Amino acid sequence: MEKVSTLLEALPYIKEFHGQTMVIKIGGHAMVSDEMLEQTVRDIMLLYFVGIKPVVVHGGGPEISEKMEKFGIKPKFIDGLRITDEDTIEIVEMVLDGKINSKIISYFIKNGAKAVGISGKDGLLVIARKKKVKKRIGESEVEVDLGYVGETEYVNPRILEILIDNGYIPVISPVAADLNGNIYNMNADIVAGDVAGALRAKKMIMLTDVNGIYRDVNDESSLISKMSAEELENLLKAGMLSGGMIPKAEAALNALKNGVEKVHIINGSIEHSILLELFTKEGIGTMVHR
Ligand SMILES: Nc1ncnc2c1ncn2[C@@H]1O[C@H](COP(=O)(O)OP(=O)(O)O)[C@@H](O)[C@H]1O
Ligand SMILES: CC(=O)N[C@@H](CCC(=O)OP(=O)(O)O)C(=O)O
Repeated sequence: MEKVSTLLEALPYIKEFHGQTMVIKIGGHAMVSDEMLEQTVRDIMLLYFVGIKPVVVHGGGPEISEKMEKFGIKPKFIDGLRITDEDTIEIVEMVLDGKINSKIISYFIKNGAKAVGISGKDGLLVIARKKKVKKRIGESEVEVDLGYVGETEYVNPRILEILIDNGYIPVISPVAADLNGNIYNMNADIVAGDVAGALRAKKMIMLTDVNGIYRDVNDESSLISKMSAEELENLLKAGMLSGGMIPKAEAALNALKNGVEKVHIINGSIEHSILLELFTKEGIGTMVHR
């Protein structure tokens, strides 16, 4: 009976979300096992079959780090962004485009969906430029060179619209290029936020390894279930977010500014987390609204 009532609870949401585009970002830390990743793919297919239009963006940071270490390169990050030299960009492409994107597509195929794997480069989806970062050291600000790390100059969602309108689920790897063909490593959260904004998606859902945004990162009971973009901006400015949560917050704010209605940050290692967040009254993670 409990199961039936859960199903009935989902009905009004299914009706509300019908026909809506949703961008789902699967973080590297949310890919705890191949089984969990396949489960997530199946949940996304369920969204598709009830009339939602999912667009997937994936990360893969932990796997890039693992490969770098195998090649004797020590991973280094500044504010959640990986310093990417010439050898590293090769590894990034190999892992993101070559391995993870391909693995996600194979799970979609195995479960009967039409999915197309592309990267930010394809169809000029994301035009990138080299990211310039300033770091405060004592009293002065210095520019740090992150190497082949890009930021979005422009998103052209046409290729995605063509795929979506023809019933395909696009799966995007966060590797982009500039108009000279230089390749850049992009943070997957930022790509997801910019793509969601360009598509005017209704929602962006970010799967990570924590239950959402905590007021105190060391205290799980301080999870913030619901907040406004303004509150998130204040948390960011107050230095309450660190590491990988910084690009997530920036991506959420960009998406909301560009017309996305809600951003959800949820724990991808909880079974059926997407369904629990979307189709139950309370949800399970953090929802940020405009
Ligand atoms: N206030 C906060 N609330 C929740 N997580 C936070 C916060 N500040 C920093 N974090 C960190 O952000 C991490 C999530 O980002 P990241 O590791 O990049 O995930 P992903 O690989 O899924 O993109 C968490 O594991 C946590 O350590
Ligand atoms: C510039 C930059 O940092 N790029 C990321 C790209 C992958 C990513 O974002 O993966 P997650 O979503 O798992 O963190 C990186 O090299 O790790």
